[in-house]
This record gives sequence, C-alpha cells and structure tokens, in this order.
Amino acid sequence: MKKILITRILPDKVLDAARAKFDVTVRDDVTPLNVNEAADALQTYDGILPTLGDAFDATCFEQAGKPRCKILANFGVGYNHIDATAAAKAGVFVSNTPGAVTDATADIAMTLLLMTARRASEGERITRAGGWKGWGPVQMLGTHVTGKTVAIIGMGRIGKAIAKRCHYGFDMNVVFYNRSIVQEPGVPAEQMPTLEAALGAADFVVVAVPGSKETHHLIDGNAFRDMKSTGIFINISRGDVVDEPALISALQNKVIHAAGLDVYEQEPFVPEALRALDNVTLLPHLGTAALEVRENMGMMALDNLIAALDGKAPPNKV
Ligand SMILES: NC(=O)C1=CN([C@@H]2O[C@H](COP(=O)(O)OP(=O)(O)OC[C@H]3O[C@@H](n4cnc5c(N)ncnc54)[C@H](O)[C@@H]3O)[C@@H](O)[C@H]2O)C=CC1
Ligand SMILES: O=C(O)C(=O)CO
Repeated sequence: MKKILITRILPDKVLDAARAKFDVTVRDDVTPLNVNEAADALQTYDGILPTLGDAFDATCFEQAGKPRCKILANFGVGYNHIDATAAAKAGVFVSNTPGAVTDATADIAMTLLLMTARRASEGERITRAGGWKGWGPVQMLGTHVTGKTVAIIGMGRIGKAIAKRCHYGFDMNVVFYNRSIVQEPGVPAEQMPTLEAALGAADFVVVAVPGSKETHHLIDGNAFRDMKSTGIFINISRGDVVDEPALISALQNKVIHAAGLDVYEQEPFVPEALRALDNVTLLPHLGTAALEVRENMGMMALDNLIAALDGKAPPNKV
C-alpha cells in the first residue's frame, strides 16, 4: 500500500476515503510543517496532502534531493507556501482545489464587509459585556452599504463571486483591478487601469489576489493613502499581500475608516495593536470553514493525489 501524509486532521469523510486506498499518516497538529519536516515528508511518503503554511519552499526541495513523493495535493486553492518551480524540477506534481472554496470565501468577504460597515463585532462586544444602555437614534452609527462602490482587487473566481453578491445583493457599483484584462466579470463592472484608480474610486476595497512574490505588500502605506478616508478595507486573500504595520498605522491615524480581516502576515499571530482597535473585525481565517466545503476540498485534493499515484496528471495540477 502506498504511504501518504495528511498534514492536518481533515473531516472524517475525507480521512475514511483516504484510508480505504492508502496507508495514511495524519498529523494531529495545527502548526504548519517546518522546512525540515517538509523535506523529511518528501523523502518518506509517496504522496502528501499539505495545507496552508506547510513550508515546501526551495530549501526543503534542496534538502530532499530526489524525493519519494510524487504529489503535493494541496488542501486549499492558495499554494503560496509551495515553491511550484522547485517541485516541478524535483518531479513532484502540485495540485490545488479551485472552485470548492469560492462561494464560502466570498460569503466570508461579505460577512466582514457587513460586520465592519455596521460595527457588528463592536456592538456584539458591548452587548455581551452588558454595556448596552438602550436604543438611541445616534448610537453606534455605521456606514450604509447598499448602493455604495466596491473595488475588488483580483477579479478571479472569488473576486467574481464577491462582485455578484455586491451587485445583486446590495445594489453596489462594482469596479475592479486585475493584472490582466477580465472579459467576463459576471456583473456590470468597470475594470480600472491602475490599482490607485480602483482604490480611490471605492467606499469598500476587497482584496482577493493570490499570495505570491508579486503580490507581497501589494497593499502598502501608499495604497491606504490612495483610499478615501471614509473607506473600509477587507482582506480575505493572504496576510502578506498587505503590509500589516502600514495597515495598523492607517487605522490608528484615520487614513482609512475601518478594516475587516480574515488573514494575517504571521498566522496565527495577530498584533496586539490590531486587536486593540475597535474599528477592525478580526476573523481566524474562516474563509472555507464549513463542513461540506472542507469535505469537498478534501475529496478534490484526494482525487488529485489518487491520479498522481496512479501515474496520471492530477486534474487540478497548478
Ligand atoms: N480566506 C480564505 O480562507 C481563503 C483565501 N483564499 C485566497 O484567495 C486567493 C484567490 O483565489 P481564487 O479567486 O480562486 O484565485 P484566482 O486565480 O481565480 O483569482 C485571482 C485573480 O487575481 C489576479 N491577480 C493575480 N496577481 C495579481 C496582481 N499582482 N494584481 C492584480 N491582480 C492579480 C488574477 O489575474 C486572478 O484574476 C487564493 O489564492 C487564496 O490565497 C482562497 C480561499 C480561501
Ligand atoms: O483555500 C485556501 O487558499 C485557503 O486559504 C483555505 O481554504
């Protein structure tokens, strides 16, 4: 039986399906694999089902030499923790789970947008602490969402699903910035020629680009200065797409109005200065956290792994 490593506990449905076919080791730990563990795994297993943060970088492939492993079947669409070029050189397939994550992640973007605009987590904290003294016409006034302009940065699968929700659900005007021309945004939407133009046009900015060398700190201090001072910033992509200290400074100095975040530069570390701010909504990377979504992601990853270990190209090879 082929030996596979699953680097986090997955839903039972996925683990049962994996155990029916392979000799499975499941790592009972939520911390990512470090470089040494990743290199060791490449030498020990025929296939690996890793997830975000597991350090399959160039060093790990150097350390592993000619690996036994045939595939890194990533659980998740974002694979910025894997050096896909180094993997290809080492003869290791890399696959991901596009589509399975799209709607759930767009839903979390909308959750953050609404919660941040309407000060929902602040209000919930006050109510829970017994601090609500009664309804008042000028109490806890937030930002009205319906009819406003949203700028989506990265108009791919998730960006388009967010655009759909904004347009059909909230009558919003949609603009977007994408590195290539997007012919079919799916809703009436204007592609802006530059990031600056998109940021400057919007009441809400939602970031949905992949994490990569190219997008590292795409959103920096200048980007926040390009936004309206009433603007609300949402990030569901990867933490390091945003310069976190610059975001904290922009929030503290009222360069922008508020932010909603699902991802952070050094997960699970969330800076104290960010946690101290009332005008931020902070979620613990919940984008795809729903059982059926995680089951679908797991089954898709497993299909990729099975294909590679059967000597075929995985259907979702990156
Ligand atoms: N918070 C969460 O739990 C989740 C986060 N994600 C993140 O969302 C990302 C996007 O996922 P999908 O929409 O499926 O990917 P996608 O590949 O369909 O869309 C990404 C879009 O960004 C554009 N893009 C890439 N680099 C750019 C740049 N430098 N400037 C402007 N546009 C650029 C691409 O052209 C593409 O249209 C994932 O890579 C992952 O990092 C995905 C799922 C869950
Ligand atoms: O799919 C991804 O990229 C995630 O962040 C987790 O689902």
